[in-house]
Amino acid sequence: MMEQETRRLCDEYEVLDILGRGGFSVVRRGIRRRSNTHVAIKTLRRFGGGGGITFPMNRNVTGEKPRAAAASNSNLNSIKKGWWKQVSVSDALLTNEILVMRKIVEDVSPHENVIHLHDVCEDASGVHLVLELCSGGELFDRIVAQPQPYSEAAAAAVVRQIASGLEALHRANIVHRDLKPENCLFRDHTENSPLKIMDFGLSSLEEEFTDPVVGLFGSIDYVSPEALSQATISSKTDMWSLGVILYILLSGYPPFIAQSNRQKQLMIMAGEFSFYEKTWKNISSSAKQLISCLLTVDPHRRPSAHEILYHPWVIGDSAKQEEMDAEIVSRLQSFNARRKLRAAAIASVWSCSMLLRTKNLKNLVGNYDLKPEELDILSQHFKKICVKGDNATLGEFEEVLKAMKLSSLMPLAGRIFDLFDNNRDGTVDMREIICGFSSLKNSKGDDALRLCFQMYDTDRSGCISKEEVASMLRALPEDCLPADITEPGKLDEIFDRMDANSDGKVTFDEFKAAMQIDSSLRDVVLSSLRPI
Ligand SMILES: Nc1ncnc2c1ncn2[C@@H]1O[C@H](COP(=O)(O)OP(=O)(O)OP(=O)(O)O)[C@@H](O)[C@H]1O
Ligand SMILES: [Ca+2]
Ligand SMILES: [Ca+2]
Ligand SMILES: [Ca+2]
Repeated sequence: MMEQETRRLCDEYEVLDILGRGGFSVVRRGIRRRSNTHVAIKTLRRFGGGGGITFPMNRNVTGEKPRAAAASNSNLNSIKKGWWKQVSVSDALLTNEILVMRKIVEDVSPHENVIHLHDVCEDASGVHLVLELCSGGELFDRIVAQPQPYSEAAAAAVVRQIASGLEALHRANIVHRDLKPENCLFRDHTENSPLKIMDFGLSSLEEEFTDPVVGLFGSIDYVSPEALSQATISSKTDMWSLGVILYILLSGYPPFIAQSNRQKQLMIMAGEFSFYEKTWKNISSSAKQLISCLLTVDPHRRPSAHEILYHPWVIGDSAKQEEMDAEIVSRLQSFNARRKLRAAAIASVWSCSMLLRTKNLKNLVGNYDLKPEELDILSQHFKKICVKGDNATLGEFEEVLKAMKLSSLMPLAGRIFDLFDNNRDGTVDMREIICGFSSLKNSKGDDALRLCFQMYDTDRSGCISKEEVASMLRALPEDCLPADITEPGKLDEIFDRMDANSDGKVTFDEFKAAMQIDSSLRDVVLSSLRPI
């Protein structure tokens, strides 16, 4: 019986190159053989033992017939009931994403601004979500790369699209809960391409509030006060995140900036932000008024997606058409580059985006080959450090290094620490430390170089492309870089020196060889590991 239902992904889809990686997934380009349609295939990996849940293949979930998935409803319900208890955290997340995507197919699709699910397949390597392909890049990437001038009107068009997607999701009782710029992709490269909300891994179906995973993931920049204080999550939670995105869109920096994560949390919970005169003086008051509404601590007083679709700034009436200060775009550019650098570091060691508080460290590092003793040590340090706050200082980080018998890396501790201290607040999230470890653990002798290489190789293709070098260099603090780096041709020169066989790609061997013979190159490249 299962035989009949189990289709192999490869039978129906040609699986091509990697489009991106997330904490729990690999996303590849694919072509559906029968129709020659291009798709994105998001493979969610199963961790360890799992709870033995299998997903019945839904042969009919196709883009053409959005309601076809309804047939599997009874099955969804049986999965829902008590599934949380039976499965590991990661399996639960995986189940969740599929449940939410199916609900989207049933109740939301097709919608211009919400990603569409075509199909689901499962095999030994995990569950494959066959998604609408979005090849137009992430929200901020496009804005900073755009040759045409950037204006409030352009930002308003972005907000309109996100709000429109949210409105449809919220109507279907779906709360995204992880809304951030990297989860908004343009469908294609055309000028009028729609922007799509994607990545429903943390989303919830609003009627169910039992909520095991709250706010433990990624950056807290976009997380609402109610999520931080573990109060009730509602559709208004997404509206807060939209407020944060809008603030960044118009200033190039996030509304809540603090010396530590803890402090940032407090600021968010108090709704403590301001419009610094210098940056905001030229921004229309209507935009500021909208941001203030969205960043209201009391969710009941926050506007809904439906409401803001009628806001004069959002519809474009009061959004200025003139080009914004160049400074805003350049700040957005470096904000974006930093975020990517950090994401690359995290993705390069694959998944630690989870859980400080679930105690299930084994699940978290299950795939990293850490010995039981090592896990023990880590977990002790976790407890110690996490008691007083979420982040570790350099001193604590060094202690952990020692405890992990990685003392040989002590001279590098500062650099490694710095690498993970993305917001330069002198502390590092423990998740990031784990990422750092596994990366170091897996790379023996060439630690620093390998780490560097991985950081450049953002798509994990095993090779570095020129764009990857460029985006990495852009992410570095200016004073780490040679003065002539911005000169025309300099980047090509650096790249060509590494690409020994001139095939346009740099492999790790080429990378290493280049570093060994060329010390000035080593300086540039290793600057990514150098504390400022
Ligand atoms: N439909 C798509 N079309 C094109 N690229 C995609 C698509 N879906 C995902 N990607 C790429 O893959 C990356 C990872 O996808 P996604 O964010 O869904 O994964 P994730 O494992 O849930 O990640 P996260 O760690 O953010 O939770 C994205 O940042 C994006 O670059
Ligand atoms: Ca994502
Ligand atoms: Ca996700
Ligand atoms: Ca090469």
